[in-house]
Amino acid sequence: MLPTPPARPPSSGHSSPVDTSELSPQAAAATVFLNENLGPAQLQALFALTLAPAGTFSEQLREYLVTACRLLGMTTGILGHAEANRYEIMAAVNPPPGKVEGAIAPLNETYCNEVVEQAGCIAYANIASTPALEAHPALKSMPFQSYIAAPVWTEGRLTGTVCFGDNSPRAADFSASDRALVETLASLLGGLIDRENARKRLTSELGNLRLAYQEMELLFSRCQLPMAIMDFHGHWTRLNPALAQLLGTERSELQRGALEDVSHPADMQACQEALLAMQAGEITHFEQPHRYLGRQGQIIEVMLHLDVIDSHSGVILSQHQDLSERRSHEESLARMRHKLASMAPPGPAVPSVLDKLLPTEIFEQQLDGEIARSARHGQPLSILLLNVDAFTDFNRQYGRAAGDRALQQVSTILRNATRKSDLLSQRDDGSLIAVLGQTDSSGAIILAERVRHATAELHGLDGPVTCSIGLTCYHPAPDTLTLANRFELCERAQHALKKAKRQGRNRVRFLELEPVIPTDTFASPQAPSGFPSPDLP
Ligand SMILES: Nc1nc2c(ncn2[C@@H]2O[C@H](COP(=O)(O)OP(=O)(O)OP(=O)(O)O)[C@@H](O)[C@H]2O)c(=O)[nH]1
Repeated sequence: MLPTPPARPPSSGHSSPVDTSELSPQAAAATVFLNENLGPAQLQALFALTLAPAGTFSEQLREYLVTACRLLGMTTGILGHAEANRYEIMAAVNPPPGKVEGAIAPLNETYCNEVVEQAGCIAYANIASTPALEAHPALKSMPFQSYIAAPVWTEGRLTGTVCFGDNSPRAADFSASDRALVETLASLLGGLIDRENARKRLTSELGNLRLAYQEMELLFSRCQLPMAIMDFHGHWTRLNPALAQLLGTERSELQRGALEDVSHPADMQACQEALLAMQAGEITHFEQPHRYLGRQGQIIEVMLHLDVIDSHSGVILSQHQDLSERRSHEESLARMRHKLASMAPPGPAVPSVLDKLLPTEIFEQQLDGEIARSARHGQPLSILLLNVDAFTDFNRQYGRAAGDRALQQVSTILRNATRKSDLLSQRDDGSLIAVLGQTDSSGAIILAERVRHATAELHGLDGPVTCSIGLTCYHPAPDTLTLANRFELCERAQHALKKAKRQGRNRVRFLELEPVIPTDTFASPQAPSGFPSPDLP
């Protein structure tokens, strides 16, 4: 049983061992020449080999062997790889018959076995007169009469040998300089093999990387899920065709732009905050329901997911789950549910969507909180007031239960169009009121128009239904320290609603908020509470 090749000892046999731990790789490599037994001719020849490496790896190995054969005055040079009891020839110059590159032999039948066992240089000037070798199995397979060899270390382990042989015995013993030459050559060959192995690993890793990149590229471009790569500023660097298709725009056009260019302004604030937090390393993932504006100004609702891929260079993957289909399914499901409910015999009361709206008192309190929050963050806030057109007539014609069903459907549309965090309530006169946080006038108008359209398209009710919507928006001025008054805001929305009614119903009207009232009058006991009743023509 052969010993496992040992790890490199602290000194590799040099007469002047040098601590290379503090040296640059180049300087550390040069220490192989610091063997005081090397003569000038040997140094010059070895140094020349390392200065001008030419040809393939195998050609370089042979060049090393040829040079050493010449310097030692020997015929044969062999570099072998030793692993367990397996010895394989890696390179050979003038080898004996059968000992060519690639030939394999049991290690314990070669003289190299002694080199591996001793982990050092061995030299026999006259094999025939060396009693220790009388029974050596290599005597049969190798015609050598003289032999010198040294271990080759790669990546810190003894993994082979370099040996030189000749069919004649030497006139004198191998000198210290001969041994130094073979040891230094073994060190140089070890370095050469290490570099070649590193090159092969690098080539293979580069190949794997290229393959992974191609696979990723294919997945990205063929994936049905709309995706984009962006930086911390929301600038798109790459988009896949699915996203371009979702937005109805050319990929090349989008690639020059940013998330902000096609997003609903009301949804950008949270995105920008998330991107800043990602850049600061505070978060790695963000998601929100997000509205894109299509080429024709249509709203495209998605669930936006942002994930940091590379925080160092700022690479973010954005994925988009189209919600339009889900929304339309939800709406048709609600329609079917109501149709079924109207067909079913009367049963115990089922909690309606309206039941989920906030009671007036809580709504008012929360609206105050929303106004204060909006002022604190300098973000806009919109109020939406919706009234079903000619609802008295509808109730009269189809009955109050039919009116309830209609109101419920309209309420569902409004709930689905708003964010979960938006406040919704019903007023005494049946109008629905919503507080749209972080939403400016343009965002509120788009949303209101969508609700109005969806209401006019409701099916399965007892009669046709339309609605009118009044809007107003509070844009806090950060430098004035003033808050909007809840009463003022609702009254403004009420005026806008009246305008919509006056102008023929089934429309959306917006009125700017009058200049805001200073904070100290906000909680004034004179301020009317609740909401004014609609004073419609
Ligand atoms: N079915 C039903 N009717 C309601 C509810 N709340 C209020 N109403 C009725 O809705 C009607 C509201 O009337 P207005 O807002 O003045 O509407 P209108 O005058 O009929 O019509 P326009 O002014 O043209 O919109 C009243 O008849 C209320 O009784 C409710 O929860 N369900």
